[in-house]
Amino acid sequence: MARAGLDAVWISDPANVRAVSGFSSGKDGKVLVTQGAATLYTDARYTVQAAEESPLDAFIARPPATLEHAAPGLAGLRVGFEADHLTVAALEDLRDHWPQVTLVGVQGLVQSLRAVKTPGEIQAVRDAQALADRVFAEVRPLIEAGARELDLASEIELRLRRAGAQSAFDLIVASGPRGAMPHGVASDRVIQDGDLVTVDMGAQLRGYHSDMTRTVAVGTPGAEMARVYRAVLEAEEAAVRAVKPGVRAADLDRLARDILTGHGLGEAFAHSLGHGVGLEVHEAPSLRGTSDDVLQPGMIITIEPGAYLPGVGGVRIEDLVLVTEDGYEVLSVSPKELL
Ligand SMILES: CSCC[C@H](N)C(=O)N1CCC[C@H]1C(=O)N[C@@H](C)C(=O)O
Repeated sequence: MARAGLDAVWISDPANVRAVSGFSSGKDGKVLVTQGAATLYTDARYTVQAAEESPLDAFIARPPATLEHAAPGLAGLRVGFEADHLTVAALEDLRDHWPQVTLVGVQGLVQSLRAVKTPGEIQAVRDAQALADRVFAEVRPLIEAGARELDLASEIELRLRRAGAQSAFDLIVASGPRGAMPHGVASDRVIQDGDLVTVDMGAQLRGYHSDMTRTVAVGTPGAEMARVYRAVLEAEEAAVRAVKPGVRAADLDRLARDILTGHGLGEAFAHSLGHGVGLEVHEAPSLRGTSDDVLQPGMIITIEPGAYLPGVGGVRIEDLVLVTEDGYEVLSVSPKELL
């Protein structure tokens, strides 16, 4: 707050609310952080839950009573709001109820603190990934000719649910030509002999996420897609090996991109190399070419190069990686195919 020239911050992004308060129903909560104090605002549906989960003082009310409660202590102060989350209508409410406050839009203030995980957070992501690995191993034999993408996705979801978790995002199961869609969520396509099948899955456990992609072959894929697979694997493994504190995220993206470019696949790599994972599937740091982020111990990131050939197919291989004091630890252990 001091660096941003603020006296207080109104936190409304659900993941940030959870991060600073421990309250797990972040979308129905807000946190006001002032110099030396923090208050959780939520409504009477959560009186018990807030007391159980959060060490912060809670004020139980619905807006506008929440804003009226905060107003007297904020008069004359510079108060940050989360510009990348607050709606225009919610900002108007703040203006109406806090006329003596200077409201300052801030971006990434809490997110940047979340990029480096605590030991407890690392354990939570580790547990989520271990579960995802176990479920992938159980479902791997079902990826065969004649299976529908949707059936594989529901098997994965069911097994995650039974284990007390849930899917971290809409499952991506993209087979054959659908593999050319980086976000090809499972469809009713029936997998064919010779297909490559991209499965991008994660578990959400105790609020924390995992994220991993494997591309598997059903039968024998064509020579071109096998070549693409080997190129993506080379880029992925090289980028993982380069992970250590002090490395610029943009340089990692460049390293993987250069390898794929060397295989004539630079244009086919249609997204960034990776991202941080924690309370959200996509969070800081960003491993894209324009990123200013620098890796630090305790960050959990994905390394996920891909190559997508419209009308033909695609490959993505993704590992979940913890940045350690002297390098990295790969948290995802599911085997990668060798084609
Ligand atoms: C809808 S969550 C998708 C999870 C997935 N592992 C993932 O992060 N993907 C899939 C392909 C690209 C990548 C992604 O969405 N990257 C974002 C950060 C980007 O803008 O590049």
